[in-house]
Amino acid sequence: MGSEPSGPPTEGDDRPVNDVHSSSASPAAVRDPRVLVIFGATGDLARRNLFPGLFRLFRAGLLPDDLRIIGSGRRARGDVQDFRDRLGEGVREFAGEVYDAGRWAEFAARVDYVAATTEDGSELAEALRRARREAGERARPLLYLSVPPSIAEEMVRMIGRTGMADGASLIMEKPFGTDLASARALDATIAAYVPEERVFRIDHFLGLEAVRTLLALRFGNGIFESFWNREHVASVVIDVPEALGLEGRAAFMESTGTFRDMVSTHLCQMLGVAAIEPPARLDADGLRAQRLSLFRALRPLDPAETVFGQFDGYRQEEGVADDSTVETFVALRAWVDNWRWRGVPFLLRTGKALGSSERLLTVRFRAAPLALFDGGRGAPRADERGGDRPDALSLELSDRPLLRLRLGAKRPGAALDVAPGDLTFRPDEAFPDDEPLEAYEKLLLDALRGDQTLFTGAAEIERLWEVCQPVLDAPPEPLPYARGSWGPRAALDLAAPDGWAVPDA
Ligand SMILES: NC(=O)C1=CN([C@@H]2O[C@H](COP(=O)(O)OP(=O)(O)OC[C@H]3O[C@@H](n4cnc5c(N)ncnc54)[C@H](OP(=O)(O)O)[C@@H]3O)[C@@H](O)[C@H]2O)C=CC1
Ligand SMILES: O=C1O[C@H](COP(=O)(O)O)[C@@H](O)[C@H](O)[C@H]1O
Repeated sequence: MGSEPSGPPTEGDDRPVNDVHSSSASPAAVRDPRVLVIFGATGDLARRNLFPGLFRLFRAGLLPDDLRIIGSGRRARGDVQDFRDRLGEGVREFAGEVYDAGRWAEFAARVDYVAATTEDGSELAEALRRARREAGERARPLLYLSVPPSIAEEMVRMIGRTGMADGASLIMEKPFGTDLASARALDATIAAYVPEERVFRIDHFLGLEAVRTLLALRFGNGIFESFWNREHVASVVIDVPEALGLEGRAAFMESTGTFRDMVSTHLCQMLGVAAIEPPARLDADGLRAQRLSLFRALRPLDPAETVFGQFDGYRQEEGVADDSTVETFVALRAWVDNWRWRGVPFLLRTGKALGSSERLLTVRFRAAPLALFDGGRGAPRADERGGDRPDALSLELSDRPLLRLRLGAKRPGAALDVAPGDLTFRPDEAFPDDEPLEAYEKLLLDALRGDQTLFTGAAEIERLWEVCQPVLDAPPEPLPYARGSWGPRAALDLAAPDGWAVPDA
């Protein structure tokens, strides 16, 4: 996937550096030198995902030999060795399977730490200039903004002001702004310093192995497209309950809420992958154009078809306002007004402190016109246990996805009884010699390679905010729900008659 400019970049060549050269390690390995600056390097995401992802790439021989990494947070943090040690603990915890003290020390030697704030980035800018001089002409910087959305635009201005953006590529973490107006302002500020072809808006769900599995399923086979439409599909369910609560992120939740954090980003992007038209080519231009076209057909969300919830005890959490109306749960029905999908509900659900952590994309097909088998289709279900309906194709949205086609199957024996039965496929079991990449690992590698295929463009983001704006303007009152439940009753009703996909029966 992805288009790769041919030939090495030359001096003055302004396109993104294509760093992909064949190597003994892997054809995907990045070989040209780079300087990677991570803003927010002392934060949760950097500890749990970014440094573990970079270390996995390093262990797999997929990073340039002379890659330098400068981590940055707003405060000075002791000496650089303290910073490396803290990162090492995170890597041990979150990438334990590849951790090795010797290799970590080798990797950590490339990592530096320099503080910077939105007001003052001079020391960091100097460190970057030095690193670029030492690394040579080709060492174009890649700047990763892993900071709260509230300061993202100011940070981009600082990067522009100090010259750090010169010749750089920029990775931006989600959410991209907090509504349409702020997203437009952010995009305009970015455009002043970094051309769009060097901007990588990251939504890590798009980096999941499952996304490429779905693309392969839909566009690598002849059979699926023939029934991937309103004639045959009854509904599409994107169900992403999370068992975890706030995990120390109260400030983030209070300022962002689950609708902006998860729905306007990850869940809408998953809807996009499930529903897009086949592109002419599987490259960045082809896929991004199709996603934009799909989002243009996505009907603005209706607050009357949206349920907000807040888990019991949320207001007692440290850092949460006593009278907070922030939603920790969202369920909604969305509609795509185009020829393929008109009239098919897309059911989206996510929330914190729910019964389990799962991520399931389920396509439910229309029932056979005549129910010949008693136990086969069974009665339509309006309760929370929706997962065992036959005629459903489901995909775990993970890096080791399970693909399952649930059928009405004949039970062995004399009687002609039918019960739900599964045809399953696990790519990592079918291809045991191949190692899937973790989502951030894949996206970091692609950004280093200059491949925007799995990153979202400004126009897509702005259209998604347009779609979300009615709910932002008139948010539903959050309904209480018990921890460990499946959300408020109203959300269960929203998915009637077939229910949500999780929990599975
Ligand atoms: N955590 C997660 O699971 C995920 C997070 N994301 C996204 O990643 C981004 C970062 O999230 P997360 O790591 O959780 O956030 P954290 O609050 O844990 O970390 C924020 C980071 O930003 C730095 N920072 C905050 N304010 C400033 C400032 N004014 N100037 C300079 N640096 C500043 C902090 O530095 P210091 O430590 O010095 O205060 C810290 O390094 C967000 O956009 C979030 O949406 C995306 C996917 C998952
Ligand atoms: O972006 C986010 O994603 C996580 C869920 O993704 P995971 O890969 O970390 O499981 C979510 O918990 C978090 O609130 C959100 O900011």
